[in-house]
Amino acid sequence: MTAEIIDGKVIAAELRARVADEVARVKREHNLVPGLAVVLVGNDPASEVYVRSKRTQTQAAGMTSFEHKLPADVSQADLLALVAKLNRDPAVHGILVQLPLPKGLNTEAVINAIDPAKDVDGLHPNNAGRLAGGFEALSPCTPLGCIILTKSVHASLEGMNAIVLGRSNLVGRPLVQLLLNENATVTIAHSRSRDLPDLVKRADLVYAAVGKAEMVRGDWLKPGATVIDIGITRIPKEDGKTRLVGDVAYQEALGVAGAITPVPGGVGQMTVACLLVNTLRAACAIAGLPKPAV
Ligand SMILES: Nc1nc(=O)c2c([nH]1)NC[C@@H]1CN(c3ccc(C(=O)N[C@@H](CCC(=O)O)C(=O)O)cc3)C=[N+]21
Repeated sequence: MTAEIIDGKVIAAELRARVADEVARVKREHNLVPGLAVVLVGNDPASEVYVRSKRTQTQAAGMTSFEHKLPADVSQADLLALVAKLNRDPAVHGILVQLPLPKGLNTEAVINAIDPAKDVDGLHPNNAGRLAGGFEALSPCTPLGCIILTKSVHASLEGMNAIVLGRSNLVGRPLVQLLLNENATVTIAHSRSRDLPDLVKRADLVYAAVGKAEMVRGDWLKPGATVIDIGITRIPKEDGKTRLVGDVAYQEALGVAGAITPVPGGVGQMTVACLLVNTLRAACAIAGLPKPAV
């Protein structure tokens, strides 16, 4: 048996096309053009790649992209001043500050400064708290993408045993909340959890977001499980080049899982597509329009 490969590229492209349709509609009917501002501090090459793909895809969906590059030694005050300016700018409906920030900057203070209505990362305590309370909220993009990928395999997650490996604010914790909203039974595991393989063995749905290359082995998995691999690590190859791997030993898992996301070509694609969804939703909410169809 070999697992079904969940094609994040195809599913993300479909989602982006639906976003583009809705963007065209709000432009036509309400003269509203959603705008996304991305703030990049410092010049981490990997971050620059993500920021570039965000820009390309934002524009392809018919939205406006604003990019702000600041030097790694920018002061906290200058960064906060930029956030305040973006909060006031009526052409900006979404603000994303690329993380992690360089040392010396206070990430929490920066996130707290973002207008919760424009917080398309869903990181502001207002949104995180609303999500945890079961209220409507802007939710982090990667977890949103994970739910969509899971639903491409299972129409309903009700009563399924899900395990989330990792408890970060950007992925693990919000993913737990979204899974609860889907009526899954959720186990949260992390670096201090015991008997990880046994915990994973019980899960119908496995979400790996620990950032440790190929940590989850094939023989940890329940046969037929759906595996969503959120990790992305660049490792050196023999020829001096590098390749991307996830948190799951992919080749091993292929022989056991029922369905699995590849890295690259899985969750990462969905993250950017869901950022477009959140920007569209934020723009409609700020403009007082009904919720868009995506
Ligand atoms: N405030 C904030 N929000 C984020 O959502 C955020 C962030 N900071 N900092 C960095 C991480 C990383 N991230 C990715 C986005 C797209 C891909 C992606 O498109 N990956 C492609 C491959 C990319 C490649 O080839 O390098 C794929 O998996 O197919 C990956 C990772 C968003 N992040």
